[in-house]
Amino acid sequence: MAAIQVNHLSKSYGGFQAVNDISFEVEAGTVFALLGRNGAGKTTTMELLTGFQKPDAGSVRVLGLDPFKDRSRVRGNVGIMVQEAGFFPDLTAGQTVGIWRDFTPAARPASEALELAGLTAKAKTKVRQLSGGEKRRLDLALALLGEPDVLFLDEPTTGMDPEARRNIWKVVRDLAAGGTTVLLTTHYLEEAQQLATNLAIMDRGEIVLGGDMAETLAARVGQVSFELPSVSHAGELPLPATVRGRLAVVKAADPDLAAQTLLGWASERGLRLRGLEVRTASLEDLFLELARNDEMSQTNAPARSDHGTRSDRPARSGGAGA
Ligand SMILES: Nc1ncnc2c1ncn2[C@@H]1O[C@H](COP(=O)(O)OP(=O)(O)OP(=O)(O)O)[C@@H](O)[C@H]1O
Repeated sequence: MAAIQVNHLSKSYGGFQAVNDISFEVEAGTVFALLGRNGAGKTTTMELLTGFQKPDAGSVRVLGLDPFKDRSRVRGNVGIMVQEAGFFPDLTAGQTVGIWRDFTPAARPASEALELAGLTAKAKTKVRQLSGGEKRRLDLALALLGEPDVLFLDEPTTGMDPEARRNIWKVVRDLAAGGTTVLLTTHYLEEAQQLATNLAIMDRGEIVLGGDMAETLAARVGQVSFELPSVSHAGELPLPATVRGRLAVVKAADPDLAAQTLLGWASERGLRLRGLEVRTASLEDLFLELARNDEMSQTNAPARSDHGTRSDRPARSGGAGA
């Protein structure tokens, strides 16, 4: 069953089309990544999904309800972690969660929310003294308070060190395994690849690529690179390669198999393939590819018109029950 359904959704700001006719679904208990460059429309989409904004056209359903019209019913079942947290700087992390808890129906114990977000050791630290990454974790603790069925995470690990990021990934995986539906935006492609089973890449308000993560990546080629042995030339290789200087690159749908073929060829000739690197396709490759295609298509395109200010961006609200 789809926990989130988005149908031909559009939103513009003073004539500027921030979200343009997008559609996608998120199955219950899965993690979905919304990706794209700065200004692609991810946050606006998130705001439409969480009922902070009203669509101009199209529809959104979260757990079968309209998040704008049925705001209070939807809010009881969702957790939201937005980009710009507004905390009281003189409260401790523990007090912040405690206060938020009072406004959250059926909330889990504050200590549990702090523990899940990896903030137990900072419970007595004032918000103003928390690092950027710790503030993100506090925001996550608030979003998790109401034991939400659906969790919206807008760039959840920005500012976190690699270890903290991995800890958050574990929290997200465990939640999804327990049936929570998670929609996240991120600029860390590895994060999306690690967590999400489905993705949508947005550009200029539109979804330019979407679907199953594994299938999307499987459709891309990987590559094998190595130093061409000095006694050889590209024409002798068993697979087509491009050679720059002495660096040979072989593109292949199955780069492991290509590497085996190349190593077999080299060993038959008593050669070594120095600097051999095998790379399967990654989201990063996909992004670079989309950006390159975009640059090419933009070369002759007319300039983009300017648009309104961001002044009507709604102020922060927080976790479940906000
Ligand atoms: N309230 C607003 N008023 C006018 N323009 C806005 C408003 N909110 C967003 N925009 C514009 O809409 C576009 C999409 O913004 P949005 O914040 O949704 O992008 P994003 O993909 O989340 O970007 P980022 O990765 O930088 O957070 C941007 O060009 C932005 O300047």
